[in-house]
Amino acid sequence: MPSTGPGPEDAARVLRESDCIYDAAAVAGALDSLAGSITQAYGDINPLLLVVMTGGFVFAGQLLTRLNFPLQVDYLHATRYRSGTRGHEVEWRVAPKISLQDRHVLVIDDILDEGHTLHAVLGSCRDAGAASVKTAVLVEKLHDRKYQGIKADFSGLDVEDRYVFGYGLDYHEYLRNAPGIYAVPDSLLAEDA
Ligand SMILES: O=P(O)(O)OC[C@H]1O[C@H](OP(=O)(O)OP(=O)(O)O)[C@H](O)[C@@H]1O
Ligand SMILES: Nc1nc2[nH]cnc2c(=O)[nH]1
Repeated sequence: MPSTGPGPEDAARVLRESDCIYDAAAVAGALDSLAGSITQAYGDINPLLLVVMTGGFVFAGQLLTRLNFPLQVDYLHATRYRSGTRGHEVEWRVAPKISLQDRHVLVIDDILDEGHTLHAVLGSCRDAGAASVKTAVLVEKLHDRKYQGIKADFSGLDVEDRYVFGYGLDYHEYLRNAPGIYAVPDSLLAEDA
């Protein structure tokens, strides 16, 4: 029988043993600040916000209620980590339904790590005829492995080079609902290998 990976007890242990890097108040402060910058840039140009599922949905939901101007929202599903903690090639699952032609597109994702996912999404938005494409991420991971030096246009919180979860970010599909950004100890990640 194929392995089903970590279960709910493992997720509960990971939550107990992980370090809370940003609590809910810190994340709310970052969301307020991001919303201000995004409003300045997009308040008058009727943007299309494209949420990268699955991880982007909590960030998008909490950001959207802070944006008080006309905008449309669609989503796409691309995954590189599947259900695990190690990256593979980007796999496309669902494309946006609203036309991107001549639209100002803001791609919303939970994290910029090595950047392969956002790079692939940006390329496909440009190919689809977007007038402009920018990116907003809740979390940016600090290291020197960024694909082609990619940077986010709007970024909320920096994290060190550790596997993180919470606010949409998963640990084996669990813990997306954790109300903070948490880093998994390397000793627990080693058990994933
Ligand atoms: O910068 P990268 O190294 O490409 O990693 C970032 C991507 O990884 C995560 O997605 P994942 O593939 O885990 O799918 P998920 O959103 O369903 O969790 C996250 O949501 C980003 O989209
Ligand atoms: N949950 C989660 N997904 C990621 N995708 C790329 N990096 C990460 C990370 O640190 N945590």
